[in-house]
Amino acid sequence: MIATLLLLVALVAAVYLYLAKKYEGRAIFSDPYIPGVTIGPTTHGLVPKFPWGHLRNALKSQPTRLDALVEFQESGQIDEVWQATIPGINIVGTLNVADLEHILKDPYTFVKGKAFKRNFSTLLGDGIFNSDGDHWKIQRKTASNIFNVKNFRDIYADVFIEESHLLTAHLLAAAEANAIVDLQDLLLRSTLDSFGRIALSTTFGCMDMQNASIEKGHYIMKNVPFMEAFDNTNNIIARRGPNPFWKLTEQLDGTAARVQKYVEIMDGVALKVISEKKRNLAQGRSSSDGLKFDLLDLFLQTTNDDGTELTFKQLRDVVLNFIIAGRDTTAQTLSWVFWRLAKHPNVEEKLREEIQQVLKGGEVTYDSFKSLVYAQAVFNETLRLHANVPSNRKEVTRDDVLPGTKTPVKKGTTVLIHPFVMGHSKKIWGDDATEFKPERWISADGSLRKENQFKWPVFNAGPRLCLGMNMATQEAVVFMTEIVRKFHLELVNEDDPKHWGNPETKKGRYGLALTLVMRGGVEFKVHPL
Ligand code: HEM
Repeated sequence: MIATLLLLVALVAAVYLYLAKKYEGRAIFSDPYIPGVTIGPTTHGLVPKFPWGHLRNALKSQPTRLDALVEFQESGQIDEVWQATIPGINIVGTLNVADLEHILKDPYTFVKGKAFKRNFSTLLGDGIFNSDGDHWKIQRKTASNIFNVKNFRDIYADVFIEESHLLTAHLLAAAEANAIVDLQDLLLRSTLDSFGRIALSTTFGCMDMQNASIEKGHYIMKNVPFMEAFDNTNNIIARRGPNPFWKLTEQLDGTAARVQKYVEIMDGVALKVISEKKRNLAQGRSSSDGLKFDLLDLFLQTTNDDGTELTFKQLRDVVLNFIIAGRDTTAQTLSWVFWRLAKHPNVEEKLREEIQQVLKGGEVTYDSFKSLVYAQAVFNETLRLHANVPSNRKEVTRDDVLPGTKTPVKKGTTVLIHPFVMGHSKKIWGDDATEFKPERWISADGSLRKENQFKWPVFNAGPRLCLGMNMATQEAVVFMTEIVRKFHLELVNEDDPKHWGNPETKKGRYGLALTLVMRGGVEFKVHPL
């Protein structure tokens, strides 16, 4: 037994030495630390010398990770650029605008990479969020065809208005029952239904009025198994980032079996949507809501390089990637908007005045949307402080230098970018960086100020800029308008520990997910106006 163990150790050491020689200079085999670049985030300023590097810190700080990074930056514990290691991964994090521009403009040197793909493949498969190179390019090109002015003007605006009316009907029902409502839950359902109609010509029926009931003073919606499976998987995946041993730990604690069950539920729904679409097409029926081609139609017409049709797995990946893009981001950002409005009554009042002045009781149209400047400013400012993709990682494919901070990065290094931390940076946004001030988005002539995308990378930037940026803004403004003109929402139960990563320090209002979900939702009492 001992002899076998020794033999195994010797074998592993020999393979390590062979690989270290062969791939000398690769980030994983060279001294992980770059001279002159701050090491952090650390506990008590100690440089982690153990083989597990920052692993313990990274795992421990997960529930309040973003607040911690903001504080580290404020207190000078980390600089604009900093480095860290966890076993097998050398990390360089940068908050520098010029570095970010360099990284995001070159999606061939700074790719999603193998680790990202491995961690996220359960949910994203080979979809657009999880792809590099030609595979990414073809998906982007195909999908971009639905984001055109005609669709925005003729179809999307109406879908968003109808869905926002359904949402406000639920709010009214909650108000009449004097019940507390979790707005984030309603919004996640609503954006799923809207996106289903727009992109897949299907309805998930999440917002049907008969799904609602009152339980112990709360307005509760019936569980939708797809949503539950999707959200739980998302939460599990988000924990994988700093844990290189997640495959093993998920097997040991039973998570892997749960994930398997969730994947079956999601695949079942994707199969239903895809089969329904194929049946409709075979019978010559076009997409609903007057769309010539929805997203799924476009991918059904696309072929692989060898001329074969996309497989079920490929189409399933399209469906799930776009649901995460189209549902979570917008619903969660809108939840943060209403959390902010409840804390800043003067902003809420100003917004209500603009809505009244511009729309005079009418609906938001494609054209009037542009005149709702303050509403867009509120949305942008919310994203600045609550970047919905708070952090992102890239793998470096060749030795390079980040030009803003002159930091050398070796092939194989993981580069981290942090739109959330950048949004809180005084160096980037001035002394009032942490204050919620939509006015900073309004120019002297009253128009909406355009911001440098690399300074405000909440929609990413460069060739992989978010495809749904305009759609999200339009949808959000419609929902904000409908809710704000009809209701005042009073924030309640904020002291409940379920809302905080650390209830004692009131840090970590966000949960663990790929996007900035509000931990435990966001609860309101609804007051009709
Ligand atoms: C507040 C709302 C939204 C925010 C903050 C947001 C943000 C982002 C960010 C940061 C990325 C880059 C992600 C990465 O590379 O890992 C991204 C990519 C993307 N977004 Fe959005 N997004 C929003 C809404 C939407 C909507 C409504 C859609 C509609 C389908 C959408 C579609 C996409 C797509 C397709 C990509 C991939 C682009 C590519 O890799 O080429 N997004 N988004």
